[in-house]
Amino acid sequence: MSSVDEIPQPHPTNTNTNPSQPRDSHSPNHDVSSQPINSPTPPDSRAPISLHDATTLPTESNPYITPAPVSDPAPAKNTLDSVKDVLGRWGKKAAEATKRAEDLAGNMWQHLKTGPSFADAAVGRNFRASLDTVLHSAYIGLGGSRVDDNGSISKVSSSESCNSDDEEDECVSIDALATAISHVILKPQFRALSTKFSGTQQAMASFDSFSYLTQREAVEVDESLMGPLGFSVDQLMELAGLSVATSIAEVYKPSDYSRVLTICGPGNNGGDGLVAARHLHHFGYKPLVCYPKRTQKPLYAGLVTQLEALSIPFMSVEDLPSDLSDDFDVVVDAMFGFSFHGSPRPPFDDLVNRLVSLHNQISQKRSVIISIDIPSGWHVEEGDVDGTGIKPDLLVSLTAPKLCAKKFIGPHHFLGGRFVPPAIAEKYNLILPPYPGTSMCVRIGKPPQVDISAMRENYISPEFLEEQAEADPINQFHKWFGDALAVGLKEPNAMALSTVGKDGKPSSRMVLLKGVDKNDFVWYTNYESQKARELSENPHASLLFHWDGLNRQVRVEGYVQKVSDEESEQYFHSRPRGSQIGAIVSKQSTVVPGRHVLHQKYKELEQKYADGSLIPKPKNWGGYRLTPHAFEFWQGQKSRLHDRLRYSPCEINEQKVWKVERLAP
Ligand SMILES: NC(=O)C1=CN([C@@H]2O[C@H](COP(=O)(O)OP(=O)(O)OC[C@H]3O[C@@H](n4cnc5c(N)ncnc54)[C@H](OP(=O)(O)O)[C@@H]3O)[C@@H](O)[C@H]2O)[C@@H](O)CC1
Ligand SMILES: [K+]
Repeated sequence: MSSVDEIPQPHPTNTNTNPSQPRDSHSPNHDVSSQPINSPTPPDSRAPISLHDATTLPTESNPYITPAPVSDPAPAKNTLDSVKDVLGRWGKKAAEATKRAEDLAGNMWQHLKTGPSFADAAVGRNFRASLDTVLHSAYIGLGGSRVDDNGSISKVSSSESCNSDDEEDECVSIDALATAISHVILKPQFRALSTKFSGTQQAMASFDSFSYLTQREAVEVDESLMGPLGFSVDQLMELAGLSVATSIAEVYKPSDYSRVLTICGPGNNGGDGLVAARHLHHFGYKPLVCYPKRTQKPLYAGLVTQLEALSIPFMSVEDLPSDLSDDFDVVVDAMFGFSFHGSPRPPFDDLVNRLVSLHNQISQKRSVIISIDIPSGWHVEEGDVDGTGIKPDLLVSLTAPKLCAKKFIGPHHFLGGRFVPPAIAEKYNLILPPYPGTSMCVRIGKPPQVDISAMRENYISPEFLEEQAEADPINQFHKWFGDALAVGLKEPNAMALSTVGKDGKPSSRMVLLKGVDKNDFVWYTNYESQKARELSENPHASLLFHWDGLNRQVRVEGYVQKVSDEESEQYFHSRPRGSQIGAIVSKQSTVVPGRHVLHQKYKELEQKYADGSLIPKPKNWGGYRLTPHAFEFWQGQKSRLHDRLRYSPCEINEQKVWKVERLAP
């Protein structure tokens, strides 16, 4: 990504710059530019497309969130004192370093308060790197010392300190110092922050840990929510059950895990299970409910009626199969939540044992276990004390994780209950991760370990046959581009541009297609960038569009030329002023000493052109057009038998036509 145009930015998919033209996602002319397109394809000739993958939820895996086992944070004052003490003792250099750390923290803080939430996570990471750098110098200044999480600092031996051969040890110490100082500098402000600055918390999660509630706190939070904060139990249960269902759907797709047994207990945890079963039904699962100790309260009776109205079967404990894995892909443990105490009484003792025994099955595919809020039978604070309890594959903590969740070592830990108001977060010093987008759940903990070699999709797509292919590949491109728009794919005009300079070494980057003009593919960039240099040395390039949601990709290969200066001029001035200034600021592909340099220049130019005057297009900025000489349309199919139709030019009766050939996948 090297120019402003090349950075995928959130913007409407409709890039039509003609305001008089209505937005119509089904129109083939509603495409990559306002420029005329040859032979638009009538909408009704469009091949049917599979919509099944087009609305996949954003991934919740969050590399910034690390559920490091939490030691109870040291009181900030003690930590501060220890750090100050040591820094005082070891002199000016360290003090300077700390000042820089504070400045950094201040900048970071400012940014976090104002920045967009998702970018903040990355900023948090950079911040951590910068802080580490500062602390590294502090460390050197200190002559080597260790600071543990509680802020106590000890000197390391001279052989250990500042020894470049001893990177690991050094890193540990720097890391500890960073943690201690970040506790001191950032935590108070962070704590005061309400949950609405969710990006802040996401960034902080990288060097702090989540809050865990004791049993008493969990009950208190419950009482506050349903007392002064005005929630009803029905509401919270509905949101909790929905969070559980969405968490399950994030990990276990109904195509592979449709048969769900929900075992519900006598309290609200059981109620969450009843709600989750209903939502799972609507998500395409086939739930069955075991609810042995029903309560007659209207809330629960209503939930049962709702399930019965959906023909969701109920089964007694006695009728459950002896081996749950025979009949169920998923077992939802909704027996007990945070009010559990003692040992499970019948019939739940038997049910808990059945779930425990699932883990002893090694020979066949066993049911996966999803526990709501607390793995039933676990001590709410101590966890699975003797190690003989349920070992859920997925734990969905509600509101905030309870202390026992620290002992959870399964692959998937989610948080649900997107309803915590700031008053609760502040009162209980809750540090919670942000929920992405509109999601009801968020993964907490490390993303699951995956075997990359085992990652594959079995694509299901409609057939793409030669007789369906347009004679002109440009029309075929527009047809598929229209499909990508129709299903709402984000930035279908993003394409990988590959170039090769005279050294013969290829390079690729994503750029945004800005139009298909007279059959040429047009984009804009900086004429002094790496790609521009390579294109000046070798004008052959390849474009690759990847429309994941449709299991499709399109390769376009051809010869590249610059567009006319007038065209570049016209397009340049159609861009947002910020992008225009950005193009002047960025001497693309050259080394810059830091982001601040770009910001500084940007600010200066912003002021210069604050009066709205014309921002001149830089001479080194303009467009390219690729005239295609080959296309390949690829569509994923079952068992790797993908469709590949290649278009190559040939002459028939002195007329240039495109030959369509199927390639082996
Ligand atoms: N923000 C929130 O707070 C939200 C909370 N929500 C949900 O509520 C859950 C807490 O619900 P809860 O308080 O109703 O208690 P829960 O744990 O379901 O079970 C209590 C029942 O179990 C029984 N029982 C206890 N021990 C037992 C034993 N050893 N063996 C057998 N039975 C035993 C006990 O009977 P008792 O012992 O009192 O006679 C009582 O009938 C919470 O974890 C979350 O899932 C969400 O819905 C919304 C947001
Ligand atoms: K449970």
